[in-house]
Amino acid sequence: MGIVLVKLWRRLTSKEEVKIVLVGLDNAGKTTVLYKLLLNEVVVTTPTIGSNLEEIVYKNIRFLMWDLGGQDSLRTSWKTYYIKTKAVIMVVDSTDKERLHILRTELHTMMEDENLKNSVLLVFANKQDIKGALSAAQISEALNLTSMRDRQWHIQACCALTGEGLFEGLDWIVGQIGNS
Ligand SMILES: Nc1nc2c(ncn2[C@@H]2O[C@H](COP(=O)(O)OP(=O)(O)OP(=O)(O)O)[C@@H](O)[C@H]2O)c(=O)[nH]1
Ligand SMILES: [Mg+2]
Repeated sequence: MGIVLVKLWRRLTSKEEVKIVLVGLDNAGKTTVLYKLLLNEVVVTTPTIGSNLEEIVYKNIRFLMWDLGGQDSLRTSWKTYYIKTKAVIMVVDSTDKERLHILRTELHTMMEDENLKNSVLLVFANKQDIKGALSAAQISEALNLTSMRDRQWHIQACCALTGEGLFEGLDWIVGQIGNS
């Protein structure tokens, strides 16, 4: 009984650690999303070379957020970050229509990785403030998300500059973790 209570107490008081990787093509807004969530500020970014790592505590969960550089030459190194990843956040520039087919290939290739077998996928349809941005439904279709039947996924329209939609997306991940 004592041990059960100690375990319960530990579970209630210790902050769970959840590893997340943020991926997407260069200029999608990954770093902007990360720092908006962390600081509620729009930071001036430069293209990420390598990665940024930040810890965001939200709803008693410690999210370890790995923000990976999205340039073509950097994408081959994404897989070195996958181990123990609970959630993948793919950030999409919803105005970058010409490169959606590249992103679709990147997404479906990464989802075949053994280390991401049990990860959930959140897609941020970012830059919704820009006129002519594709809707979340259009992005979902272009990325063929419905073909992923063995994975929990969700798409969320957002704007990293105002923060609209970002915590809704994180809430979806919190719900998924609670269910696992
Ligand atoms: N209008 C608009 N611009 C955005 C939004 N999110 C990000 N940006 C801009 O998009 C540009 C690229 O943002 P980053 O966050 O550096 O993009 P990234 O995905 O980290 O790029 P890499 O590090 O090269 O992979 C910056 O000028 C941001 O200010 C958004 O929601 N709306
Ligand atoms: Mg970046």
